[in-house]
Amino acid sequence: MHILKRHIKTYRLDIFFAVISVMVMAGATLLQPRLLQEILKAIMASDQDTVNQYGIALIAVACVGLIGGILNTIFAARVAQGIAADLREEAYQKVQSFSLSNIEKFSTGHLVVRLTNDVWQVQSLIMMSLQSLARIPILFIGAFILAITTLPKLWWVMILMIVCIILASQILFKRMGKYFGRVQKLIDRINTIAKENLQGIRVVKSFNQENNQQQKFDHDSDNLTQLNTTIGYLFSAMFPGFMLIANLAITVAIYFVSLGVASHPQDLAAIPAFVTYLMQVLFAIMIGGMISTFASRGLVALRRIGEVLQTTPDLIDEDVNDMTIKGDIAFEDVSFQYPESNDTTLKNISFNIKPGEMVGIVGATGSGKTTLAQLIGRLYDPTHGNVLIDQVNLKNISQESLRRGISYVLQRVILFSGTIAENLRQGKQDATLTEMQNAADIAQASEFINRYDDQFEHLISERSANLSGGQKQRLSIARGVIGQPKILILDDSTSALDARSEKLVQDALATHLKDTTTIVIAEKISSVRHADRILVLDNGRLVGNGPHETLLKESAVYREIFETQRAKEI
Ligand SMILES: Nc1ncnc2c1ncn2[C@@H]1O[C@H](COP(=O)(O)OP(=O)(O)OP(=O)(O)O)[C@@H](O)[C@H]1O
Repeated sequence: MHILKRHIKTYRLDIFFAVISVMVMAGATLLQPRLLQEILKAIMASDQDTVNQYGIALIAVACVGLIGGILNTIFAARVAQGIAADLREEAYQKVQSFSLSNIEKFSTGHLVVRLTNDVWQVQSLIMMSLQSLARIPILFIGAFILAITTLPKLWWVMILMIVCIILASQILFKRMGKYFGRVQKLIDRINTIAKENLQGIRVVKSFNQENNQQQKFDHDSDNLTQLNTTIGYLFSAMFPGFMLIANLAITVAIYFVSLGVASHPQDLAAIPAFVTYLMQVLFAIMIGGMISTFASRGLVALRRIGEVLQTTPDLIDEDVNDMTIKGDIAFEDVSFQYPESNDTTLKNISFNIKPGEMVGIVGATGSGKTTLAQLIGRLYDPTHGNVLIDQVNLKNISQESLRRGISYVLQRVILFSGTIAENLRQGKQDATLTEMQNAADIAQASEFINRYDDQFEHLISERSANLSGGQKQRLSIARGVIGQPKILILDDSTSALDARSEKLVQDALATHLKDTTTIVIAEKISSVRHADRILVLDNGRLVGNGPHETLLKESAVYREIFETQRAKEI
């Protein structure tokens, strides 16, 4: 709850007006039956002047109530939407500062739910609270007291009705709370299935998985329908049930009034007011029960957003320097273990790379190549040992300097929906057309970009579905080189390119980025055999470090990989 404190302060004036206006509205609601009672009394006494006076007062009070209601909705919506927007932006900003391990702890899917659905739940909770929290107790206590003062003899009818309704609503709302929890889980599951299926539609179709996936979806969807139907039944039974209790109470009240009507004829005029107060008490209990059911969901959502906001980013800039990176890289006895893993992924790795060198990294799948590259970009900090750039520990270099000097072309290409130019400018914000053309030339992307009428303004669709694997990789490389980084990491970035294009990219890199330290992670030795040096990883250990010919002679692991790949080619 304390994450709301600061926001409550910001919107305190709006909250104040929302509460005041709802109190005015509740007051008007309570006053109306009393005025009606006075009108009926005056009618019975044939006092037309009093009827007119109270009639005007009744209309005035109803208008005040209406204005109170409108103002309350306006102020409540301002507060709820304002706080929701602030929370969303604050949480998004926090997520931006997260390291990869922070994000992995939450999982991307769950973070998205927290930024969207959970924020919406909190918004509803705030709206509901401002509309009802002050109104319910005023209405309940006020209507109760006024009902008893209207017909004091029948206080016990009121008490009996309240006890019955509270007992019934306790049972009902508790049950509904459980059902709502299950509905939420099912909705989450259905969303996940739908999302995975749509994103992986090619896999689903190519493996003929439509029926299986449909069955999974139908199963959860049927369960959801069943639950919603049960909730519907409960709701449909709830209102008539409560009305039955209220009507029984009204019948009993009328019966007892009729018994004494000869001696107290004015009690007849009190009946409509008593009945209205009785219904207001019923309304207050029902709304109170509903709010508590929904509030528990909103509070869970608030706690989940709080977890995001209170997480301290793993990688923080403390005692750091801004520097212009030259491209010297050193690993000093580096070991690394992923936060959620029991295995040590990198073990006691040490090496040096000089500025401008081109170094390949090879090793079996899962040997730690990507992990090693990620430590260079400080996506993670080593668990042991140091990573240095230009002889400075990475921890003492500002992340801004690192991002400026290092470009990392990921193994799994991620492009954003938008134009080709917009995607390239992620590598250099103010890139000119000439710079884009040069980058596209290096990445061998010009040929297909030039085929589009709108060239760099051509739109890339969601999940870059309108591009081939090779085209995506080429654009990703172009984005990586456009800022002329001092360190360029290519993580299996040419796997979808044919051998000729791969060679052309490598030649272009050697010509245009000759001062850049280039690290090429590759499955195939042929992709790195011309590198100045090759690092060989085996199960997280560095087992070879040298040029191709030397490694062939000195590294058994390298030789084995080379022989296996050559055998496959033959
Ligand atoms: N985020 C993670 N959390 C836990 N373990 C991970 C994570 N990422 C990778 N690993 C594990 O670390 C090991 C090394 O993975 P890495 O991706 O560095 O290997 P790689 O040599 O690049 O493999 P490939 O050639 O298949 O891309 C693997 O066993 C992998 O399962």
